[in-house]
Amino acid sequence: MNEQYKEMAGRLIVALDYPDANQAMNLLQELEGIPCYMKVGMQLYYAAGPDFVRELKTRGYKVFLDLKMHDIPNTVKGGAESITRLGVDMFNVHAAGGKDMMKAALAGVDKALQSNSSLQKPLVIAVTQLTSTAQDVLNQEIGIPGSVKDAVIRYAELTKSAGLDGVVASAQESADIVNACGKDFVTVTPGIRPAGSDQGDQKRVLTPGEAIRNGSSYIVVGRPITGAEKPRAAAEQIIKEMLEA
Ligand SMILES: O=C(O)c1cc(=O)[nH]c(=O)n1[C@@H]1O[C@H](COP(=O)(O)O)[C@@H](O)[C@H]1O
Repeated sequence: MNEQYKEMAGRLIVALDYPDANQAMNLLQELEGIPCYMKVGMQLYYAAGPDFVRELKTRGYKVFLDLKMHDIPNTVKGGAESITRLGVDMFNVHAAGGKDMMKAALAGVDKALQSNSSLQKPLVIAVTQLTSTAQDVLNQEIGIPGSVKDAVIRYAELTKSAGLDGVVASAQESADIVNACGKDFVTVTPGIRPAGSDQGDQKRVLTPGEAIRNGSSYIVVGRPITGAEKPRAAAEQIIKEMLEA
């Protein structure tokens, strides 16, 4: 396995959206040896909890815990402290919670790190506009005027000013986020659909290659891998496309 492959595979975050640990373990087995990041979201976390996250870390995976915290600052601080104690590599909050809430997440991380020096500092990122949100929904249902891109950039700038490491957005916005916030600001981009695959509930989608060319730091892929007849082949094809981008 060459370094370039390793580096690119590490930028693929596989969403383990399963109802129980057994099914998630089956996929891990299937993808054994591919050095990708693993994402535990609400479905799996609410079913399998912190034990499953610890198991992933014991097996040496990089873990993104995607619980999208959005609450009062004090509660988010406590949540961030508990999450940091799990030893994850990345977790997220909603930028819509505002600057004080995002700063509280960082304070929670610091509190955990101070209590245990063997813990690592996770990347803390904020969700901007969900990739399932289309322009008309943003304007007419949610009532936020302007383009999705403008809303995403505003959230990204707010996130940066709060001191977080980056944002979750669509890869359609990656280049503008890098322009506005700099290349060290992390862009984590779900809504990835290889050419010809089912879009499902995602609205702002791009292919893996387009996402990498737009400057995404990481791409998040769930169903195009988990729902594939041959998940390993699907993951390898995505990494190949990323490498060729
Ligand atoms: O924070 C996320 O990971 C996230 C944010 C977002 O705006 N859109 C989004 O799809 N996600 C997550 O990314 C994954 C995408 O999965 P697929 O649509 O199956 O590829 C899911 O686990 C979502 O929860």
